[in-house]
Amino acid sequence: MKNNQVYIIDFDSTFTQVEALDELAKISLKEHPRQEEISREIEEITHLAMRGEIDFKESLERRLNLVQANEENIGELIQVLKNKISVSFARNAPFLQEHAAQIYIISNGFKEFIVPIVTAFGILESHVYANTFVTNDQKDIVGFDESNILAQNNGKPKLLKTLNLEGDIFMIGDGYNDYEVKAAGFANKFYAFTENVTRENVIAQADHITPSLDEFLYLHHMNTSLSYPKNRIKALLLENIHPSAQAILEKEGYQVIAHPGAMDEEELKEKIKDVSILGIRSKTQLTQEVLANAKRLIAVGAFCIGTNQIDLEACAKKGIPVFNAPYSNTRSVVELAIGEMILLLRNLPDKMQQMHQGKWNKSAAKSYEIRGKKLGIIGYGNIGAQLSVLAESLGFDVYYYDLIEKLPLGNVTKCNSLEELLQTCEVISLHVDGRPENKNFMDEEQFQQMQKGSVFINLSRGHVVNLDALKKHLINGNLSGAAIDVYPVEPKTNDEAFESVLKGLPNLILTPHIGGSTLEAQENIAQFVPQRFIKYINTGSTTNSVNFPNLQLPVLKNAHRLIHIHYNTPGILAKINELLAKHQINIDGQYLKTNEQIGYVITDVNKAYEKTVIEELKGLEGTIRFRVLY
Ligand SMILES: NC(=O)c1ccc[n+]([C@@H]2O[C@H](COP(=O)([O-])OP(=O)(O)OC[C@H]3O[C@@H](n4cnc5c(N)ncnc54)[C@H](O)[C@@H]3O)[C@@H](O)[C@H]2O)c1
Ligand SMILES: O=C(O)CC[C@@H](O)C(=O)O
Repeated sequence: MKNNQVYIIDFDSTFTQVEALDELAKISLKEHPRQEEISREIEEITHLAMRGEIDFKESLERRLNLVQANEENIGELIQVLKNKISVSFARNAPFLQEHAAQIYIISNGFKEFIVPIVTAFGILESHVYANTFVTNDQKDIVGFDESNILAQNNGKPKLLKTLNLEGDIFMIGDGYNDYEVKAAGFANKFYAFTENVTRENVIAQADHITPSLDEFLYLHHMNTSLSYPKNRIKALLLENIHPSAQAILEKEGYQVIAHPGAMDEEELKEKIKDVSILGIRSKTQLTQEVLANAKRLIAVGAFCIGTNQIDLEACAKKGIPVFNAPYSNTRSVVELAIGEMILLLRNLPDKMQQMHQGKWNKSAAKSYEIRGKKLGIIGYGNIGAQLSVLAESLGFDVYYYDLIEKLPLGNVTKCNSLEELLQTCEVISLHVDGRPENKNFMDEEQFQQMQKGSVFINLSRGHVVNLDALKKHLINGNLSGAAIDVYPVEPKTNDEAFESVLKGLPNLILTPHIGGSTLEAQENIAQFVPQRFIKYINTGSTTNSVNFPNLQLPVLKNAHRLIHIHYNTPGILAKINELLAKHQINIDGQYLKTNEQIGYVITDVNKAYEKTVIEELKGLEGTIRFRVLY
């Protein structure tokens, strides 16, 4: 509590999200045939005045003239304003209540609607300075009290002069007239409030730009509703992630920078320094070296399925959960695989190329139906299993092989070895994950085991196939065709050339890692991953994290949530609880989960606790990261 501080807060577009006179016009002109046109005119006059481009008094006169309101409209306006309290003001209601004696609302708006709104937050009526309406016998609003100092040009500084306030005076507002208070020497600092509206000439004059009240409170160590202002959370999205992700994160209040391509290690090492959230797809390598520079990183999102491009263990050891979108593009991959099987069995890649060269080759040679053919799926995970269901419905006789025991769907037949599957099936589709041990999983020996004339599809990861071996078997005719979507080395952006030993081979479909690249899938992913970030940041929930113990947590109510991430060594939970007991802190709820590397403990405690507890918890041996949610 800083007793020597005084907080002067503007009302329109600061305390509330809107300009009240604009809202009043919408009510009073509801039935007017030119309602929209007049409303636009009123808004434009408001902006001109707020930017300091016309006299305030003139703007007030002109607007009231246009509004044509009656006293009876005020009640409705108050209801509208109640629902338009600025989000960060509503969130920080306890601050307003606790510091009421130090808060003044100084506005060029009107007391008739300001007082009922702000006093509901505990603000004193005697601390509200604003204009008042003048009405006629029919209760029409015909003007304003011109003797009120706030009705004059430069009214706010003039009023402050008469108030003679003492202490450090902080002015928070969105308009040029709020800055004028500081310019006239009646406030120590001017905070340009940009949660609802940003005016370039106003922010140019600000001591601090505060995108929310949280930011102001954080700067003054008075934050009570959010541990960290959201506007300070910077997200970097690489690799052309669908724009919905940016929109969702911005709506949550984060700063977002989107970049179309991947970044190499050196560039990312530099760019990651002030990033809290990183979103990537399959090209960006998130290595230990990059992570060493990621001092502010809170969470990572793979906006795809595969996470082999990320050093998951290094992230866990730094207390950074990694999320992915495990099902969002599954269907897209399956559809492409099926399409490619049909094309390859009809020898279409060659036939299509011949047509472009003017060659008419009407023949059934090397063309087959898929019906009744044996399809072998390697890796019966999400994609493999869904492929088996669709392929079976098209008439394939489906076999699968997986390292671990899986539920066979439909009439699919399990193979007990890779060799058995390769020898049995004439279409082989690879859907293993990209773990390092799978490097060159399909090599010379495996291609030799395949039936003569069979086809091979890889839509999983590039390094799992030895491309020299594949090339050899395509050239010697052991394989009659193949479709490859992923490569050991892939261009970082669409501007880089594609190089591969496979270029120019017969009956070979080459695609640029687009198995999951449908608009539906990319949009699904862009909806899914940001929600994981938001849940993690707001509640600590780690559902769908691929390197963190998965904890789904209830929303925090009237408590503090202590989030402790530690190395998985025995006894830490006991030490946390001993510490809390020593400080007589009541535990409302506790959740713990561990994996091989780390332990994740969430403790909800009742509101009151001494700050020293936090320091002691942070100091516990084995602690990786600690944060508090209010
Ligand atoms: N081309 C694309 O655009 C695209 C799109 C999405 C996913 N993918 C890739 O597709 C692959 C499969 O995705 P998913 O969602 O089905 O993954 P998943 O984790 O659900 O399934 C992978 C399966 O492979 C099995 N497996 C791993 N190594 C194996 C081995 N050596 N032998 C036998 N089985 C093995 C696992 O046990 C698991 O069942 C992943 O590599 C993913 O990165 C590519
Ligand atoms: O979109 C990407 O870059 C990767 C797509 C795919 O390989 C995945 O892992 O989901």
